[in-house]
Parts: sequence; C-alpha cells; structure tokens
Amino acid sequence: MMAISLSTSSTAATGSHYISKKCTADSLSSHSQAVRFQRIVYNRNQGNKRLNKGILRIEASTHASIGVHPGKEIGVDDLGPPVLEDVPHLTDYLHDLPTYQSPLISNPAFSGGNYSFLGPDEVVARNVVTSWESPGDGIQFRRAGPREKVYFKGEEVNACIVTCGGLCPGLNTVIREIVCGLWNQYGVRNIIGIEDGYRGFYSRNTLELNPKVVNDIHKRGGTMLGTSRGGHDTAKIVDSIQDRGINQVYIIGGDGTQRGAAAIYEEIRKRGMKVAVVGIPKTIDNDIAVIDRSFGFTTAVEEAQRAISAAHTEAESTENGIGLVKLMGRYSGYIAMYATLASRDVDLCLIPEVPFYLEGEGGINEFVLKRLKENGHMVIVVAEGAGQELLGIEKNTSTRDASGNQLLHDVGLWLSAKLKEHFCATKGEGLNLKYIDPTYMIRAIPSNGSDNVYCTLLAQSGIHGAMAGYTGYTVGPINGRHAYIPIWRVTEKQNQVNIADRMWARLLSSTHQPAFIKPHKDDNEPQQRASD
Ligand SMILES: Nc1ncnc2c1ncn2[C@@H]1O[C@H](COP(=O)(O)OP(=O)(O)O)[C@@H](O)[C@H]1O
Ligand SMILES: O=P(O)(O)OC[C@H]1O[C@](O)(COP(=O)(O)O)[C@@H](O)[C@@H]1O
Ligand SMILES: [Mg+2]
Repeated sequence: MMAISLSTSSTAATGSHYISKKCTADSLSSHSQAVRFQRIVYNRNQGNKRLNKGILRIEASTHASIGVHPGKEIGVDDLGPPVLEDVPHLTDYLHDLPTYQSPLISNPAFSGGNYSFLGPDEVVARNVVTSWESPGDGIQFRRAGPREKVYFKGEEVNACIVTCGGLCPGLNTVIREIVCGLWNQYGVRNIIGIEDGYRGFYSRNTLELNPKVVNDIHKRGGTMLGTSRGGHDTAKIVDSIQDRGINQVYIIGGDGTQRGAAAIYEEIRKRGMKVAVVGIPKTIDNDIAVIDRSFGFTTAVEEAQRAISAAHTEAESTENGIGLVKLMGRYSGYIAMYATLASRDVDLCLIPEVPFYLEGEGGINEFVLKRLKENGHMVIVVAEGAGQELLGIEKNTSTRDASGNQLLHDVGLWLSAKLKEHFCATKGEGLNLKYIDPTYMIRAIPSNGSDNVYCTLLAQSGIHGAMAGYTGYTVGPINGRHAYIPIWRVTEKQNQVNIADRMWARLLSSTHQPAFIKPHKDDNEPQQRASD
C-alpha cells in the first residue's frame, strides 16, 4: 500500500513551517518515496531562509527509510537537503516484472563472510566537503552494489559488451571482469563481444566470451574487441539488440560513447524492451564529469614519467638544453598536470585551461630565458590541446574526426619552432631543444595494478546494477564510493582542470612558472582572463 498524504501549514508570524505526513505502516518502505518526500520539504524551503528553521513532523514508520524516529519532530536542517539523482529502473516502464532471490546468497565467495546486500536507501553524496553553515547541494547518487532482489535469472541473461572511442589502459580488464563477474557471480552463460565499436552492432560478427577466452587479456593493452569512432546509428543498434535477443548491454567508452548509450537506452525504453543499458566510463583524458577519475589515467600518468625523465636527461646533458614533452589531453590538462606534479623535473606545464602567450612581460619567452640562465636547462610539458587558439585554430572551422571531435594541430612542434626562433634572435645562438611526443605510448599499454583493481570494481558494480534492474546509467566512483549516475550527468559537461583549485596551485608552487596574466595596456593593472 502506498498512501502518502502531505499537508503543510506555515505561520508567517513565527516563520514555523509544519509539514506533517500520515501514511500507513508500510507506505514508505520505498526509498525513492522517502527521498521524494525530503525533496518536497527541501524545495518548499528553498528561497525562503526563514522556513529553513521549520519543523518536519514525521508521523509514520518511515524512520528506517529516512533515519529518524516516528513522531519525532526535527528541523529540516537535521535532514539536510538530499536530492537523489536516481537512475532509471526497468520497472519504470515494465510494471509487472518478476523478481528473484540473488544467487549471491548461496555463493561461497559472498556468503562466507560478513556479506550483506545493499539496502534501498544507500546513497553516495556528491559533496563531502561542506561547512557548518551550509550542508552543500545535497545531491546524492544511488550506491552501486549487489541487491538481494534481482530482475534476471542467470540463465536468461544474454549480455553483450562493446568498447568505443580511443584506447585506454584497462579496457581489457573491464571486459574480463564483466565476463567473469556475470559468469561466476550470477551464472550467466551467454555473453558476446561486439567487435569494433558501435558500428559492430550492425556490420560485424560477434565474439563468444567466457572466462577462458578472457583469462589473460588484462595483461595486454588495447581492447580485444576492437574500437572505433563514428558510426553510431541508434535505430540500427537497437534493431540488432532486439534481433539477437540481448537483454544486458555493457558499453565502455568516453563522453561520446555515453551519449550514444543514452540514445540507445531511450530507444529501448520507447520500444518497451526488457534490456538493461550500462555505461562504463572510459577516457585517458580523465575529463568525465562527476566521477573521481577514469580508469587508465594513473597508468598513463605513470607512463608519461618515462618521457619526462628522458626529456630531463637530454636537457641537462647539453648547454641551453630544453626537453619538451607533449602529452594527450584534448580539452583538459589532467594528464599534463598530474605528470608534472608526479615528476618534479618539470619547469613549465601548459594546459588547455590556461591561455598563455609568448612575447613580452610574463610570457613564455621571458620565463624560458630566465630559467635557462638560472639552471642551464629546463623541461616543458604541454598538453596537446593547449594554446590551440595561438595556432590560429577556430573552434568551429577546424577539421573533426568521425565522432565529431576537433582534430588538433601540433602545439609541440609549433612551440619548439617559436622557442628556437626567439632564442636565436635574442642570443644569436642555438637552443638544444629535444621534442618528445609519446602520443599513443601512454595509452596503448596494459593498466597498472591500481587501475586493474579499479577496473574490477567498475565492472562488478556495473553488473550488480543491471541484475537489480537498473538501466540507463553510468557507473563510477564518487568520493571513493561507487555509484549509479544518470547518464546525462556525465555528458552534460566535460571535466576540466579547475585552475582556481588547490591542485593547480600546488603545481604552480612546484614549477614556479608564470601565471600568464598580461599587464593591462593602460594602467599596468593585471588583466584577468575571461576564463578565470
Ligand atoms: N552525441 C552522440 N550521440 C550518439 N553517439 C555518439 C555521440 N557522440 C559520439 N557518439 C559515438 O560514440 C562513439 C565514441 O565517441 P568518441 O567521441 O569517438 O569517443 P569517446 O566515447 O571516447 O569520447 C562513436 O562511435 C560515436 O559515433
Ligand atoms: O585515437 P585518436 O582518434 O587519434 O584520438 C586521439 C585522442 O584521443 C584521446 O586519447 C581521448 O580519446 P577519448 O575521447 O576517446 O577518450 C585524446 O587524448 C586524444 O586527443
Ligand atoms: Mg571523448
């Protein structure tokens, strides 16, 4: 029985705001109902500070759901303003699906220890750093993990896995762990791999996957399934899913891929199919919003150290030596920033988020000459997307790849030429500049130990959600805990390095590089960049 009645009353004189709720004993057993209730309270109090001091009177046995005792009067502030950004569930559009006891209950790997299934009210908060004064935005995501009730019997699952977009260390590990997790934990026996990305759904054969086939793949870079850019045709993909009788789709890829996954989910829902769509976020650039970091990132940063060390060795072995390393990072400079922080040999790090300039006071030329004078050598790390505007690339006119991503010009070559030119003109002598561009070497490698563990968690979190009937979600860690995230959340914007954040400040204090704030032409006041 689901009977909720909300009644509100407020007295303007005192600013008290009463919300009382009467419901039957089992009415708020559903967490989403409890959260909806909290959201109503929160929304009602938004925009009116006085009402935040109001009283929420709970008159039902909802304490288990929202953590307070029945009948107790508590301030709205006691509850905080939680807003669950929930993910879709198959029962949102297929109302009478049967459920089954999770097979994990009798799995020795789980039942031997203190294993417990996740409750309906377990969530992960987006913000964990808040203040006494303000509890933060209250946004929460559903915690990932196994549920006691599942919506698929192992033997009825027909799963498929596809990898899309650029390579990333750990792709094979995720594939392996999805296969092994489905097989060993849920008794799934029908798992196929779609070859070569989205287009493989309708243009290629499939690979049969089982624990034996995937056993060693995590030791190799790349993806055993192949990948591609472009070629997403939603209707054709869903036709193929329907024709093959697939009912769980695991899609591993970056922001473009997740947009494709959202389109697939929408079409599947429109057709009323019992198919769970799971997005597993992947990108070497670490630019996926909401999640802590993307898998393969730490492996790439580690590999980048080899290039930076080589650049340093070359630079310090000659007079006026510069080692210049270009690292991946199309729109965000995370790899360059973390590789710089990890190395401590870097004198200058350039990223897309920080516009820079060469000439004049506070520019790169001045800094390079100064650092060479002080140390005799220097190391520069530049993210591939940095300074594109200086190379004369207009955002909307440049060429794009098959997925619509902007194709970049080589900022490393450009910077090498510019520095040599300036040094020769100023000093009348040559610069020993060695340009190292490891490009694909930092991503076409197997993942390191820590990324492997992370990939395992991602894969298993993804599987548990699909088995529990959730769909149309991306899985990933938020503040260290894995959660199910609505896909729109991770595609609405790309993460970029926040240069107002302390991590960038740490880098600046490690490199002592210029801030690239140009002196104002007229009054010598610093001119703030628009992006600051
Ligand atoms: N807006 C979109 N809608 C549907 N599919 C998309 C969209 N953007 C990209 N894709 C598809 O996602 C796949 C991977 O995208 P891409 O941008 O190359 O890599 P990534 O997913 O790593 O960002 C491609 O097959 C591409 O066609
Ligand atoms: O594989 P391609 O098409 O050369 O792409 C190179 C680009 O891929 C990236 O590794 C990012 O790829 P994704 O967006 O697919 O994760 C960028 O760093 C780089 O600019
Ligand atoms: Mg991308």
